Amino acid sequence: MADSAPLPSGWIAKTSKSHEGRTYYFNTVTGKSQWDAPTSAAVAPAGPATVRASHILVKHAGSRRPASWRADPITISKEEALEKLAGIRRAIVAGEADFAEVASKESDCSSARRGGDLGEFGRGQMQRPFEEATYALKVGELSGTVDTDSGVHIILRTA
Ligand SMILES: O=C(N[C@H](Cc1nc2ccccc2[nH]1)C(=O)O)c1cc2ccccc2s1
Repeated sequence: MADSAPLPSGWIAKTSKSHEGRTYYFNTVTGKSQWDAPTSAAVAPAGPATVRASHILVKHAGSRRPASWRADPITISKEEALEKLAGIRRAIVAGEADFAEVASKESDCSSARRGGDLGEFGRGQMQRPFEEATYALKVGELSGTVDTDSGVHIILRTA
């Protein structure tokens, strides 16, 4: 009989007390349980415990809180916000604008006063699309536009 394949790291096999001793699988990192044996593809790369990033947020009428230190209320459409952010990103990539300087003037997040710096954060602290985009960046890399309930962002991973 072939040995069952070793489980991806973080997973253990357990015996269910409530289902006639059926084997289930428990992830000791995420706390997730499942009946099917996890495959290595199922284990998302955890990456570093914390990352650090700065961002520029452009809010729009559909933002969760359409107001900021810059404007109250914020009435531009999401399309207009994306156009504004694309222009900002082009200027930064072309070396015509400094990220922190632009963030301090244009970002609708209160982190604008810190040049967009959010400090360090780990998984589970920021809205998921923002977290995933940041963890996918290399240190020093600038993201494309990232959509969250707060608005549209570009993210610079700094650590
Ligand atoms: O959630 C914040 N600010 C919101 C806007 C916002 N929404 C975000 C969603 C993901 C990452 C950063 C985000 N900033 C606001 O001002 O309406 C934060 C501000 C600051 C300031 C310093 C450090 C962390 C944070 S997180």
